[in-house]
Amino acid sequence: MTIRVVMAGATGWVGKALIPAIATQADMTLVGAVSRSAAGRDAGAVVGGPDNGVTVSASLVEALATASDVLVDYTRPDVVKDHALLAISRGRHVVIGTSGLGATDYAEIDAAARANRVGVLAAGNFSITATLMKRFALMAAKYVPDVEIIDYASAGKPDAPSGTARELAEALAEVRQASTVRPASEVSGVPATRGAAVGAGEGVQVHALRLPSYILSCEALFGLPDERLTIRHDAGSSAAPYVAGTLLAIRRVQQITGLVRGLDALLD
Ligand SMILES: NC(=O)C1=CN([C@@H]2O[C@H](COP(=O)(O)OP(=O)(O)OC[C@H]3O[C@@H](n4cnc5c(N)ncnc54)[C@H](O)[C@@H]3O)[C@@H](O)[C@H]2O)C=CC1
Ligand SMILES: O=C(O)C1=N[C@H](C(=O)O)C[C@H](O)C1
Repeated sequence: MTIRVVMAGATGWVGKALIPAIATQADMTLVGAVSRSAAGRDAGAVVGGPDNGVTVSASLVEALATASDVLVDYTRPDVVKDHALLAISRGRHVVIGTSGLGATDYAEIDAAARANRVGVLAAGNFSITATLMKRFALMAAKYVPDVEIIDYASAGKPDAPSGTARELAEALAEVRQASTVRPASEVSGVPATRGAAVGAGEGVQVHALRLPSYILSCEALFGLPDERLTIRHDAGSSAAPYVAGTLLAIRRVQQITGLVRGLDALLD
C-alpha cells in the first residue's frame, strides 16, 4: 500500500528537495504539506515543479485532518517537538530531520510513541556519509578513550550543537571509556573554552563554531599518546544528501514502535 506522507517545512531548503523526490517514488504519495507562507497554494508549484494536487496547509493541525501515515518534519528547533507529539497523538508515524532536540526530548517522544503504538525515526543527519562518520567514530571509541567533537556551521544556524554533533556526542557518551583528560571543571582560566559536555555520564566535549563560509561539518577527534585520529564529515551546499536517507526512513518507520535514533540503525 502507498505510504501517505505529510511534509512540514515544505518550502524550506530540505522540504523543497524532498517534495519532488517523494513525487517520483512508486510506493509513497504526498498527501499534505505545511507552510504558513505558502498556505492555500499547490505544494508542487510552490517548490518550483508541476502541480501535484496537494494544497499547502497553514498548520500541522490542519494538514492532519486528512488521512496520512507518516509526518516528515524539517522545520525549526522550537517547533519540531510539538509537531512530533501532535502527530503521534493522532496516530501518525514521524520522521524527524529537524535538529535541536536532545536525549531528554527524545525520551518524552519515545514514551508518547510507545503509548500510541507508532514509530519515530530521528536522525541528526540523514546523509549516508555523515551516518558512516557516526558508525566509524563509534568503532574508534571502543579502542580510544579520549574523544572530542568540533561542530562547524553557518553563522545563522539557530541551534548549537548541530543535530549531527549532538547525536554523535550522545551516542559516543554511551560507549566511551573513562577519559584520561583533565576535567574541564578542574581547569583554570576560562573553563567554558573547553566546550560543553554533551551526553550521559561524563559526556563528550563539543566545541561549536559558527562562522560565515561554513555549511555544516563535524569532526570527531580521538587522541592517544603521540597519535591522533580525525573522522570528519563535510556537507555541501545542496540538500541532496539528505533525500535518500529520509526516503529510507519514511519506508521503515512504520515497522517501528517507539523511537529509533540515527540512520545508522537502518544500515546493515
Ligand atoms: N537531519 C538532517 O539530515 C538534516 C537536518 N536539518 C535540520 O532540519 C531543519 C530544517 O532545515 P532547513 O530546511 O535548512 O531549514 P529552512 O529554514 O530552510 O526551512 C524550514 C522551514 O520550516 C518552516 N517552518 C517554520 N516553522 C514552521 C511551522 N510552525 N510549521 C510549518 N513550517 C514551519 C519555515 O518557514 C521554513 O520554510 C533544521 O533544524 C536543520 O538543522 C537540515 C538538513 C539535514
Ligand atoms: O542547519 C543545517 O543546515 C543542517 N543541519 C543539520 C544539523 O543540525 O546537524 C545537518 C545538515 O548537514 C545541515
